[in-house]
Amino acid sequence: MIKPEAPAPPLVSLRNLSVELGGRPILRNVTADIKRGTITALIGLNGSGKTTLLRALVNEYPHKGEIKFHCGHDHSKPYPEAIGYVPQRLTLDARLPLTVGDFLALTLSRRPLFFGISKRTAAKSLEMLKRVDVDNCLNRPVEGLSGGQLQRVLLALALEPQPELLLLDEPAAGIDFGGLKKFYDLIATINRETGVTVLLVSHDLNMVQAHAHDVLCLRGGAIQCQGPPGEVLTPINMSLVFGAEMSLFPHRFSS
Ligand SMILES: Nc1ncnc2c1ncn2[C@@H]1O[C@H](COP(=O)(O)OP(=O)(O)OP(=O)(O)O)[C@@H](O)[C@H]1O
Repeated sequence: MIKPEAPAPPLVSLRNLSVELGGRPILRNVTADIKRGTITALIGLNGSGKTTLLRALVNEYPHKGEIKFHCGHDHSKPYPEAIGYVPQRLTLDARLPLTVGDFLALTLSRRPLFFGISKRTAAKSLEMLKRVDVDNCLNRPVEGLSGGQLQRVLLALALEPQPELLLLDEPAAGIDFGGLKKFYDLIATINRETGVTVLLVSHDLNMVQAHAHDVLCLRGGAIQCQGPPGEVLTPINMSLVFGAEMSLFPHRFSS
């Protein structure tokens, strides 16, 4: 008899997680497990609390309830080092003549740029960019990058050092369909090759269906439903989450 596969243990468990901002409840008693080594998609309407959940995980927002990491990682530190985070938006001053190489070097070497970039740092930056397929952008101004290229540069940064948990907040917003599929394929490859656990916010339900192992649906700051995409992304659930009739293409992209 074939034994059913044991479910992956949680890397992070959330128990009755609540967050208030400006005196308003934003997350309400969120209880969920983010399974180790999987891709979990966080979906919901604008304003349902997705970004707030990611920010609570990186200690940017005070919370009630429990966020427990099962990887020996100390979540009480101001910025948890086991987490890589790609935010929804990055606003850079267009007057700063910063190249991608400078941008990575500033983060990697933690010393003023006027000391110059060491050969070691330059080599490391190039290696990081190759991993996400934008090494041709090393000497380009950050401000001149396309949305897709910038997201890959931010992903390269989030993967250094190798995190236990990768948080991606709408990583493909503003990327065209071809770029979108490539980006999700890249995330799937990184997840498979490194075993990093991924929690990503997405509005693209077809990509979620194709690539996520689990889905968490937020509505009004509370979990509406959760589980594998095949069970969760049903027309009934989606109308409860989004308040509109939705239909999905029943396909899985190869990655
Ligand atoms: N710093 C803040 N102070 C007060 N309210 C906030 C703050 N940040 C977010 N909010 C509110 O919290 C709610 C949830 O915001 P959040 O950004 O988490 O939603 P979201 O699901 O990520 O939305 P979107 O899909 O538009 O990115 C919104 O009503 C927002 O206005």
